Amino acid sequence: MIYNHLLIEGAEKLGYKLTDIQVKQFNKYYEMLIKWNKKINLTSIIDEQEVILKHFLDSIAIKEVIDLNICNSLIDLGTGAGFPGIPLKIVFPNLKVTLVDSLNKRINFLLEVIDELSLEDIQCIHSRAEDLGNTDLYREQFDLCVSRAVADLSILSEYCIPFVRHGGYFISYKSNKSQEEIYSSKGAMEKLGACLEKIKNVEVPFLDIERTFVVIKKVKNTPNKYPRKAGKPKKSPLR
Ligand SMILES: C[S@@+](CC[C@H](N)C(=O)[O-])C[C@H]1O[C@@H](n2cnc3c(N)ncnc32)[C@H](O)[C@@H]1O
Repeated sequence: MIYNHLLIEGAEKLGYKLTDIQVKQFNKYYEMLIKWNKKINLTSIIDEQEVILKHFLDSIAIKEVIDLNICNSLIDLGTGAGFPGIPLKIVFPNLKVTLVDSLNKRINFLLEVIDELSLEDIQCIHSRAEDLGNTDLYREQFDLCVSRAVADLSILSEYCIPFVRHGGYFISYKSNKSQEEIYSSKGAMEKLGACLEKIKNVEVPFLDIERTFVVIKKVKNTPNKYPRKAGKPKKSPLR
């Protein structure tokens, strides 16, 4: 990429020292994103500088709110073209990552990215959150669930909180315009066995808009009736 210096300096500002291998992985990922985006709809952001700032650096800015070195397993719900899950896997290679999306075309893209970037200990699942969250294999299994640009927080809480183990976290990537949405979803979080721990605004390097991270802690197991069947959380969000 022509703007590799933005990636390297931006990552440094966030506290990462990228290795040559990691820079190469980001380059390959960008190349594939552009190539596949001509065939399937992955992202509206294709300009190289913008991809670096709005996809890559934004994804890894979560370092400011949680220490991912002490986190073993992560699930990215509604990952789309792999954000934030793939950039996080690149910068934390030891993390066990699960990417979930309900669109199979995007899953096929991600499988090829994983192969081309030689990423290990990462899996992709084609499923809706509401279905996967009710399976013993995935329910209450993860240290951390992350999600960006998928749904309103009360709906998203029902998608994401069931995956988190007792004591783990769900961290939602929101914007600084989300205050009302965050506070009106506190009831949903409580019903699902979680509580709002903190809201933190983080400066994404070279961008003038801040990312707002909503940190939600799982304090007890989610009642068996959640998540409700596919489509229901969106149709009638918990309050
Ligand atoms: C706007 S895209 C965001 C993708 C990515 N997280 C990002 O920030 O670029 C939302 C993605 O969530 C997926 N999605 C929406 N509802 C879902 C659900 N109930 N279960 C799983 N995936 C879902 C969609 O298929 C889509 O790929």
